Amino acid sequence: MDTTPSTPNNAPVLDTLAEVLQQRRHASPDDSYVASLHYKGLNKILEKLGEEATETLLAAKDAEQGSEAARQALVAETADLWFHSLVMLSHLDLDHQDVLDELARRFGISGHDEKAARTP
Ligand SMILES: N=c1c2ncn([C@@H]3O[C@H](COP(=O)(O)OP(=O)(O)OP(=O)(O)O)[C@@H](O)[C@H]3O)c2ncn1[C@@H]1O[C@H](COP(=O)(O)O)[C@@H](O)[C@H]1O
Repeated sequence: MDTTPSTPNNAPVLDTLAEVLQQRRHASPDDSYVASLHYKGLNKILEKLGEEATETLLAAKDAEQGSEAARQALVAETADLWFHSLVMLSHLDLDHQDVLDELARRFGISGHDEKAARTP
């Protein structure tokens, strides 16, 4: 049985989330966590992003021990990290597609070769 949550017209999750973030940006901060982050501003968003990054690192170390609960906790913390990254991008009028386009541009280029080719 497929337990993957569905999205409207089966759109990719990130596409749907980007639309939600855009809609919720202008909601009431009292009703919307997304709007509350935008209202508090970039420094607050970056503070949360840093928190989530740290929580993800800690969860990854726990997951190294291999328990299913720790692995699920890592997935949840990574979702928090991705979510807050997308809110940060949205606050600066960028979105996930900008990042996906950059990752696509890197196909076929070794990370070692890309770094070696950088001009100082
Ligand atoms: N994907 C998310 C999402 N992921 C995480 N969060 C919130 O991010 C906050 C994280 O704060 P905390 O660090 O205190 O929570 P935590 O890290 O789990 O707890 P600690 O480990 O720090 O104690 C929590 O309130 C989470 O609910 C999210 N809030 C919203 N979304 C999406 O955005 C949509 C709009 O949300 P609203 O703007 O609130 O309507 C939602 O329907 C979701 O689709």
